[in-house]
Amino acid sequence: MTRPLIKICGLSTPQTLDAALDAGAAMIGLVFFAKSPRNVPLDQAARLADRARGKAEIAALTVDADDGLIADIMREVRPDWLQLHGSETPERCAELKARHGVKVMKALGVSQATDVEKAAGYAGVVDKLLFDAKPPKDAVLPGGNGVAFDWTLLRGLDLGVPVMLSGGLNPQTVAEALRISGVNEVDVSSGVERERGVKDETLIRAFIAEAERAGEETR
Ligand SMILES: O=C(O)c1ccccc1NCC(=O)[C@H](O)[C@H](O)COP(=O)(O)O
Repeated sequence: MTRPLIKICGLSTPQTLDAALDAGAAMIGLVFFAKSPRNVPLDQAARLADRARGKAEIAALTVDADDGLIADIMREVRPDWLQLHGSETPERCAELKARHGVKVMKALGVSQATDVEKAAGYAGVVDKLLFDAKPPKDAVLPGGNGVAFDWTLLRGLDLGVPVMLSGGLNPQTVAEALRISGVNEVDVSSGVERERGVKDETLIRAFIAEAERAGEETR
């Protein structure tokens, strides 16, 4: 396996952002969803994005956001990616991609094989698919819940678009997740936090080290 692509999501401070960048994260995620403890105001996100620019790709994460919020994010933050983590249709993804000239990553919730099959409708439209666990019934958030799904469901997947594995990963499980799923891109939020919404530099570094160790083992 080549060196895995690693995304650290839900960053909100310069210190934890720097830890992710220094450790080799290829992508960082900034959350624009008011109900999330990781939500960042536009001005703070703009500063974080400028700090990351040129060192890692920047993903702006929204959930069924309206045109106004997305326009504000594109103007102030200038992300490389829009991560659409709500019920956005392939048509909405295509519309935002065309309007803003930005790469689009669609997040899809997975609990069973039929959920993965639904990805086919997005494959020819978006630039990446992020498979995350479906949120628990009582969840407030559509993602960032620290819940994992059956990684074997992604094995052998060939959609013609890059696939990122997400959902409940942590430093102890990420190597196994890469091996079992056969996917070479991973994303994490809760698993590198010492409390909900508070990223931990040591956990970030450990997650990246463990993911990279898996990549070395399977070369
Ligand atoms: O992280 C959030 O707070 C969040 C809120 C609303 C929608 C999506 C959210 N996160 C999306 C991500 O890309 C997370 O990294 C992904 O869901 C994995 O989260 P976790 O299981 O906590 O590692």
